[in-house]
Amino acid sequence: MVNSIDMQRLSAIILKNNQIDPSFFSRYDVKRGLRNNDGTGVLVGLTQIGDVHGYIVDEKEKVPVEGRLRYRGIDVADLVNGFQRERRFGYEETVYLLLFGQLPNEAELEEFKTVLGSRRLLPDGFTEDMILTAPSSNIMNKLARSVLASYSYDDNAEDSSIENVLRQAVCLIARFPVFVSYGFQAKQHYHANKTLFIHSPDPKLGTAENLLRLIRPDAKYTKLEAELLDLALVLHAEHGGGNNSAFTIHVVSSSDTDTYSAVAAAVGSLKGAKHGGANIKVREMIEDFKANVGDWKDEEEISTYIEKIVRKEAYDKSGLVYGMGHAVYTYSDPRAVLLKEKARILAQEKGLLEEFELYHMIERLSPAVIGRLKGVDKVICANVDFYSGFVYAMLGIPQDLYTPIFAVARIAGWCAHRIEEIINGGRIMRPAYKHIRTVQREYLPLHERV
Ligand SMILES: CC(=O)SCCNC(=O)CCNC(=O)[C@H](O)C(C)(C)COP(=O)(O)OP(=O)(O)OC[C@H]1O[C@@H](n2cnc3c(N)ncnc32)[C@H](O)[C@@H]1OP(=O)(O)O
Ligand SMILES: O=C([O-])CC(=O)C(=O)O
Repeated sequence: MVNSIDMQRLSAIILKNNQIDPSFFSRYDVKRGLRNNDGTGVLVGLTQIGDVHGYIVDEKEKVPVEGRLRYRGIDVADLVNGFQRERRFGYEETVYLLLFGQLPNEAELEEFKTVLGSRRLLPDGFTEDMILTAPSSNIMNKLARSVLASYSYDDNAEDSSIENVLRQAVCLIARFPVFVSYGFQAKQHYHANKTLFIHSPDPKLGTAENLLRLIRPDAKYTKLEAELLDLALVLHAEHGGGNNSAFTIHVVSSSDTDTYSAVAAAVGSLKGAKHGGANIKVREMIEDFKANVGDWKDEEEISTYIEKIVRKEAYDKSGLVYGMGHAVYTYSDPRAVLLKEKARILAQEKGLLEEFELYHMIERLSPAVIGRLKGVDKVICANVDFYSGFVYAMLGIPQDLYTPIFAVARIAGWCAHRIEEIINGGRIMRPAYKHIRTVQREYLPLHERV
């Protein structure tokens, strides 16, 4: 074991021995972040699941357009309008569409909901042995552990046949809200001294209603709350093969590993602050604005504070305005547009319009500040993480659960991508890293080293 003083010295050695001259990346034409020079993604796969459209390429020029998202060919806005018009929840139908590639008819949907309902209950002893022991301060880490632990409770864990992977997928999709809620309750109890509530999932209820039921001490919620959460789940369910967590699923699945290992890796990816973890960061950032900006209506004061964030002088000093920017979308992220509208309506009802206007102002002013200070001419818009936390906060959902809720939704897309990789991949993903050390060294016997 190294003590803390050794750690400092050893860290300095690590930093010295791991520097790569930044100019080498362009010299060797490295596609950093798997991105082409114009910011578009390097083409590494084909998919039929999610279609993320944020620009067109005209005469080799990237041209910004309004964002559009399709699940299996269906525009997400049409999907949402469809089930909301029929006054139904939509998440289970969305899962069916993503997994099977077609919309279910009435009987198929009922059957699928029944199957999901019947799989939600955790195996005997799982809650006590795998969730309540070693509670985690971060629910995403607890979720990844629950996913990995599920391997031990599966008699056929290693079988990668489509039938078996589908069985595992349905089980994970059904259990994610339970893993997340119980992980949250464990944290509340063991880290915050709150009373422990372990409600059982109700097999007759869908994902959104069960989630609300399991996280609330009294297990109560309103229809409107469940509808809004259901909408958020539908909007977060899938985002193409290139997003960091879906790509993780593809990479890890390509080595022919088991479902639990692949899904746990995706959970770890989604947790990151530049991916799904941004929804918590946005909420914290807005609190930071509220604490440091005197007049929420003063454009100049807000712009100056955004500048401080981008200059790494304020908030978490990462230089990022969380919830802004996207690898694909340019003028708009269609999910952010829908969530913003819901946020506005809720804020009006709850007397929080002033806070909504603060969000709106940051959304409006950030792109110019980022463009000016970072010297980028990319069109930047609010992404799905910008307004989602505000919506959850107005539904009384604790901040700890924002990214886990994203995972409860995105498990559907991950499973669809794992299945797609198994059917069509067939080759282990193995890109190249050029070795750039030119000087060879002799191995020195231990006693000759200084
Ligand atoms: C569900 C999701 O994953 S949605 C994304 C959630 N993440 C966030 O909201 C975090 C904030 N946003 C970001 O970090 C980025 O916009 C990402 C990660 C979403 C996309 O990243 P990229 O596609 O690599 O961004 P892009 O290449 O266009 O960035 C160009 C420059 O603008 C900067 N930039 C992009 N977005 C932001 C931002 N929100 N705040 C500050 N600077 C930004 C980049 O840091 C980069 O500058 P650099 O070259 O000096 O490092
Ligand atoms: O597509 C991406 O890069 C990020 C993502 O998952 C999303 O926006 O939902």
